[in-house]
Amino acid sequence: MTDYAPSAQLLAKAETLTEALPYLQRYAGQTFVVKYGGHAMGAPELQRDFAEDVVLLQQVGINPVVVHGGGPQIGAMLKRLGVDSTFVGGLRVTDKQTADIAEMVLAGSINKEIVGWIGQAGGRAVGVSGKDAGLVRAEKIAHRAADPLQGIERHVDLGFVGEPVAVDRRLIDSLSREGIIPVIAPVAAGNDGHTYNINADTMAGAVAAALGAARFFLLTDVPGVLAKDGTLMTDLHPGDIAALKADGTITGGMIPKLDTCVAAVESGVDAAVILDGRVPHALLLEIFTRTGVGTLVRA
Ligand SMILES: Nc1ncnc2c1ncn2[C@@H]1O[C@H](COP(=O)(O)OP(=O)(O)O)[C@@H](O)[C@H]1O
Ligand SMILES: CC(=O)N[C@@H](CCC(=O)OP(=O)(O)O)C(=O)O
Repeated sequence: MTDYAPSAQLLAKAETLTEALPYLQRYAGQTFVVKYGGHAMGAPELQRDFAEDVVLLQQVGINPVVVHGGGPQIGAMLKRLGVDSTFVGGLRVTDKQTADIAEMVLAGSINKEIVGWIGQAGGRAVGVSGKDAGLVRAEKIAHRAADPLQGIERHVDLGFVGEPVAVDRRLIDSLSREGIIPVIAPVAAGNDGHTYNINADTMAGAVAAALGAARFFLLTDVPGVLAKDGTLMTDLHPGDIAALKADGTITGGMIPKLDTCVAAVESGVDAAVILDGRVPHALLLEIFTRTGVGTLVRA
């Protein structure tokens, strides 16, 4: 008779499964919204890992909903076409030509790429933008920014930059019921018939709030929110954010990102997590291990 000696690999796997079990039971049947940022869409291996994670979430009974960005990819296309692009407060100033190009890159190219990766990973995904089945209705954003010359806040016209004002969740519910993973591009129409370019964090936050998501993950290109000494801030409360803005700890794109997290948790999302999309399987590590890997924002 041979002794049964489980391999170290098998033991490690069993430990992982034991660790994951309570989470699997807790999250079954819940909705997780994953915002996949343009900077997080790295090497093909990372794209494959991301798609595998999303498919695995669905296989264990969670309803994953992907909302993607594509800022760097829009920038590259505008450059190729010789169109200048500027940002105000982290938002791209969007004239009609830029709106057309943004829609082409977001809803045409990136959206279908992600749908393809999920298919390769064994899942079924449908790619839509906010326009499909009236999923998201946008309104032109009223943006205020400091006028450096006069030191006062002024209204700035960003063109066709929108914010979501209504989300009709029926399309998402139908897809999730059928075992199809919705992949949403941050473009939507307004009542005025115009196409609006929407910041992907904002779009994802509005979708997470409308779906009453249990978790809202934002995959980006930093480990999470970093303190001034560079250490990772693992837990934040909405009440912490104003001070972090005031003392300059958070700047640039992290400001709208955290504002979105706060808005989402204040609208009923249990928790929002900012994660490093450059880490292989960042989503699974965050969801199914005790420590987590990013910054958790919870009310
Ligand atoms: N305290 C901070 N911790 C981490 N990142 C920060 C912080 N303050 C500003 N940032 C910036 O925020 C960026 C993430 O926001 P953004 O570029 O909009 O990401 P994405 O394109 O993934 O939505 C980081 O790359 C970093 O440059
Ligand atoms: C209005 C506005 O700024 N829209 C963004 C939409 C894409 C986006 O937000 O992509 P990331 O998440 O990769 O940054 C843009 O044009 O870049």
